[in-house]
Amino acid sequence: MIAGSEMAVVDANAAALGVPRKQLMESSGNATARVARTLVDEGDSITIVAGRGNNGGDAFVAARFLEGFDVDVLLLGRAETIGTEIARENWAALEPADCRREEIRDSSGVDLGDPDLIVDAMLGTGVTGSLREPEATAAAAINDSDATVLSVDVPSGFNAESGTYPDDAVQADHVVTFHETKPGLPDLDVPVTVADIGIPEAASEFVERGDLLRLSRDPDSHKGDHGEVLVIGGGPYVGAPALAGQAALRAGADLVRVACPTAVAHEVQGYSEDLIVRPVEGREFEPGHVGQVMEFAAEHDTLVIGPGLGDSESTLEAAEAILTAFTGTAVVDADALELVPDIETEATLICTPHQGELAKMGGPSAEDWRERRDAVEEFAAELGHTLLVKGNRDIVSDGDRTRVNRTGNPGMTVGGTGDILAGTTGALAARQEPIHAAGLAAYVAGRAGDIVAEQHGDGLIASDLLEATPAAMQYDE
Ligand SMILES: NC(=O)C1=CN([C@@H]2O[C@H](COP(=O)(O)OP(=O)(O)OC[C@H]3O[C@@H](n4cnc5c(N)ncnc54)[C@H](O)[C@@H]3O)[C@@H](O)[C@H]2O)[C@@H](O)CC1
Ligand SMILES: [K+]
Repeated sequence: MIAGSEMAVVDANAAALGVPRKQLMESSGNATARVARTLVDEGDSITIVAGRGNNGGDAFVAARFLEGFDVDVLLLGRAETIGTEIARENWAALEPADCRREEIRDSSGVDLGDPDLIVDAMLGTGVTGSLREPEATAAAAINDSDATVLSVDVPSGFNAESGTYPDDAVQADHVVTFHETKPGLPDLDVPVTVADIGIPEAASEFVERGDLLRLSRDPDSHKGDHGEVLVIGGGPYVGAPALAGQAALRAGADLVRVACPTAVAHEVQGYSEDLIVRPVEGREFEPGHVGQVMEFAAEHDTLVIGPGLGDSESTLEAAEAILTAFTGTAVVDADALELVPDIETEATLICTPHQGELAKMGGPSAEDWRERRDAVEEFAAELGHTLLVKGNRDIVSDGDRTRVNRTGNPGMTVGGTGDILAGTTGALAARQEPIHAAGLAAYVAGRAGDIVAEQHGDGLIASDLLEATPAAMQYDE
């Protein structure tokens, strides 16, 4: 089962891996024609009702594979307004095919004739809201017709995100859907054919460019909507919390505060005027600070705890108390990691260990990345938290879903890149599920490192990644 928005991610990942969408459309159209053939007899007539998106594009391809039948293609709208290049190319490719094509200008022009089969390709996963014209009139005409109705991907008007099926949507007799079934389709009382369209497994396993589509912002948002992050760190170290905080800002958080001991507060502030520093009295965190930190924490969407904390007994005791009492989402890094296996908490934790830290947590080790992937998944399930295990291939798992990231380069073994990753994860966790926040953070930090390495090679330093982070978050086709 895959929701429409997730399908868009997987499809863009397939393109990033070398299987372009036009190829997928060819497979979808072919699969549609194969199912259509099982629903008609020799010489039957078929009317294809196509919209201007890629759902329509699938049906233009299907028409090519249905030569020999009596096929009419009705396009709802003018050909110039077809929304994507690949759908337009497949419309043009109908020219030499043996079928009639017609552009329907408005709802008064909707005339389906009296076909044996209607292929409903008006709207697929791109539908928003209730049907507009001329789709609404066409859907009513399809529902009035005696023809068998084959819907492409989903019945037009059906919402592939929520599985809701409005009354005015097309009432399908059969659905051919692609790659995996969509939410709600199994509940329809009609046969659903799930067609393999050649999307490689890797498109869902690896975090790729398409995952960046998850980051698209709502244009109506306000300050604070994209996350307020509290970094809890510093004491024996100064740079680490500053790097994590700045990374959270570069990754899109609206406000980032750093809780750190007064001994380093001025220095942390000195690294960046964009950070808000919330000092606690002393040289390092200790149990007496917990109440104050919990008050700060309550005002934030996510915590990042660990960068530069050190591992003194009283600091770890404080960190343990904070993690135990917290009920929100926290990214746990560095010395705080070893606390996690023994902590009982309602908090949602995203742990970002490298393989040495994972071993200290009692986690598995394996040379082969596939073995490591499986072992990390098992360990995440055991912990009940999300793991982002850093390495040549980063493994991200919530115990149920597991992803692998391949961005990054050997120059990134330099100190501080872990703080950048933790801060980036904290920012993304304010608006994404933990598994996606962790996967995207690994991808983005690695890509930022790859951008910087082009200039600095192995001489890259962690702070270089800050400026490259926004570019690393950009989705480009
Ligand atoms: N994502 C994928 O992996 C693949 C997608 N394919 C096909 O592409 C489809 C998705 O294509 P698109 O994203 O272009 O979306 P659609 O083809 O579903 O619809 C997009 C068009 O519908 C219009 N529209 C949206 N809501 C409307 C409403 N309520 N009333 C009237 N018009 C409305 C939009 O303005 C836009 O022009 C899938 O359902 C599937 O059929 C396949 O080609 C193969 C692979
Ligand atoms: K459809």
